[in-house]
Amino acid sequence: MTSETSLNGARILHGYLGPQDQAALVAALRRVVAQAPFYRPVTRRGPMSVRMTAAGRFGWVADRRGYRYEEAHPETGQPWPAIPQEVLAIWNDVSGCARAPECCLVNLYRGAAKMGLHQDKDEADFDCPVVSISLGDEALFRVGQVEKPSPSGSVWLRSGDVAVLGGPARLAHHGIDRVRSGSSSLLEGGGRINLTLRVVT
Ligand SMILES: O=C(O)CCC(=O)C(=O)O
Ligand SMILES: [Fe+2]
Repeated sequence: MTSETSLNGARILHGYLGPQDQAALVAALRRVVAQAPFYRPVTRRGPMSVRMTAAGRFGWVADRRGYRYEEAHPETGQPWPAIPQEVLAIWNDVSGCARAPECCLVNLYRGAAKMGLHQDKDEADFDCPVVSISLGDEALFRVGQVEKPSPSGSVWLRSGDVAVLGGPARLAHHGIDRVRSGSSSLLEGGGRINLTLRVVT
């Protein structure tokens, strides 16, 4: 059963995906990762704690030169695989946006991986929301303001939850404080996968 809460303008759809839908998504992601393996972005500030890959026309890539969208995987040089139908169906249901997502970023959190407070603002268009799907271990999601990181609040995202950052909250600061390791057995090898869908151009 889905129940909806909101946190500084972010909509959280708790329990959006049931166990079967989550398993189908994991199977689809296995095919994505077979074509576009996870890599560890290394920025000027050092290696990121999450591993990343992507599907869609663009992947969001971070390296020592900065952050940007790229049409090829930074290690294989291959174009990104297509966004799975199951993922597009979620976007169509919750985004309220007529355009299709151009990037499905796939973040893998294992061990102490986390993500600092940031804004998703490397896109050319902010009319469509950012839609974020959680799979696997529970994560403490922090959402602050648009103009500044605080005041902020946090909510636990569980496997199958979907978060939507749209409208006035499209540019809200957000991040992952920590992941509760071992809280889900959905993913082989454990951890958490987050899918972040965005219109880029
Ligand atoms: O892992 C999450 O839930 C958030 C990921 C995120 O904010 C991003 O990739 O920009
Ligand atoms: Fe983000």
